[in-house]
Parts: sequence; C-alpha cells; structure tokens
Amino acid sequence: MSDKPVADQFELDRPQAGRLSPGSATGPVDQARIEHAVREILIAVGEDPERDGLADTPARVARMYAEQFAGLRQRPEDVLTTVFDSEHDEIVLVRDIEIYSMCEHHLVPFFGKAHIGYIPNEKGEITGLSKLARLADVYARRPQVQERMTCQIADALMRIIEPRGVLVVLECEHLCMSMRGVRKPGAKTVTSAVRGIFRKEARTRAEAMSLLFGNR
Ligand SMILES: Nc1nc2c(ncn2[C@@H]2O[C@H](COP(=O)(O)OP(=O)(O)OP(=O)(O)O)[C@@H](O)[C@H]2O)c(=O)[nH]1
Ligand SMILES: [Zn+2]
Repeated sequence: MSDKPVADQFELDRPQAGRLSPGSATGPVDQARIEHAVREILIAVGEDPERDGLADTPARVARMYAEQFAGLRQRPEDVLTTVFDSEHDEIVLVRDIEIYSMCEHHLVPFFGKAHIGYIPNEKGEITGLSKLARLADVYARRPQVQERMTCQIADALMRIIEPRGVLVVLECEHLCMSMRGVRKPGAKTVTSAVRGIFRKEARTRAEAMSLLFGNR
C-alpha cells in the first residue's frame, strides 16, 4: 500500500464532506458508497466479506443508515404541519417518547426518552401530539450529541408554532459509555432546554418538572 491516506488510495472523492449543515443534505443517501465503506471495514477488521453470513451485510447496513440518518434530509417544518386553534392556555406535555439516535463520536446508538412540553400562545394555537414525536425523530435521525438535539427540538418548536414557552428533557443511555470505553451500563444522561416563559418563570418551570418527574 502507498503512503497516501486510505480514502485517496481507494479514490473516494468527498464532494460534500464538511460543507453541509445538518438538515440541508440533498439527494438520496449514497448507498453504494456506504456499501463500499462497510466492505472495507469488514476487510480491515480481518473478516471475509464474501462469506455467507456477510455477503449481504454491506447492503443491509446501507439501508439501515439511510433509515437512521433520514433526519438529515428533513426539516422540522416538514413534520410540524398541523396547527389547531384551541382555548387551551396551559401546559401541553408529551412524555416518554422513545428515541433512538446515533452518537456522532462513535457512531453507536444512544437511546431513551424525550419529554416535550409547551404552553400555547395567546391565540391558543396547538399542534398535533404525534407531531411532537415526529419532531424528535427529525433530530434523532442524524449523527448527534444529546445536548444539541435537546436544543434543536426546543428551538424548532419555538420558531414554528410560536408558543409562550417550550421545555424539552431528554434522558438517554449512550452505548459508547455502556458497551465500550468507560463501560458504565445504565448511566443516564439528562439534558434540558427551556425557552420563553419556562425560562422566565420558575413556578411554571417547576410545574412542568413536577408533571415530568413528580410521580415516578
Ligand atoms: N457531551 C456529550 N458527550 C458525548 C455524547 N455522546 C458521547 N459523548 C462523549 O464523547 C466523548 C468522546 O471522547 P474522546 O476522548 O474523543 O473519545 P474516546 O477516546 O472514545 O473516549 P471514551 O469514550 O472515554 O473512551 C466521550 O467522553 C463520550 O462519552 C453526547 O451526546 N454529549
Ligand atoms: Zn459516543
């Protein structure tokens, strides 16, 4: 092998690398490229990519990544589509939304629960409850760190449905901390992002937190 970097030896051009902001990817996922890369990884770790059990693995992994990273091709506006009028001017909170994301440092999953709450604006505008779960998935299905994902969900909800306030709490286990490295299975990372009235009023924030954690 030559002294050139591995990517150059295999003549992989990198037309997009480093130039995309998350959510701005265009065109379909390049599955052929993923397949090529997975085959290379199998060879590199000392496996035979032609053997029976592995022959279809690169294509399977490519399909899996296309699904798991679909959020790179979605905008929050695509899923926060319904806004209803209501008389409601108190907290709306959907808790225990299951999420699966991928740690951007190790490309292994982190997973857990998202809790998303808001207080509607003066016009009483609310959105469909399922849309909050869809919003979480837009940001979960990207290479992520938990803190950024928490803020992205909160900021998108604030911007698009313009509520009086938003509160987002994520509780996740990171496989990069459980199965390898420091090996602490069961450790939960809790992150929160509060916006608007939840940030300004301690009482309102406390009410939401007791809805979330009060009866556990
Ligand atoms: N803040 C934050 N850190 C994360 C997240 N996911 C993974 N990490 C951490 O990212 C860090 C990467 O550290 P490095 O020292 O570059 O990588 P490493 O040598 O594999 O580190 P170890 O995991 O400690 O073995 C680790 O401490 C991970 O626990 C996340 O969502 N948020
Ligand atoms: Zn990690």
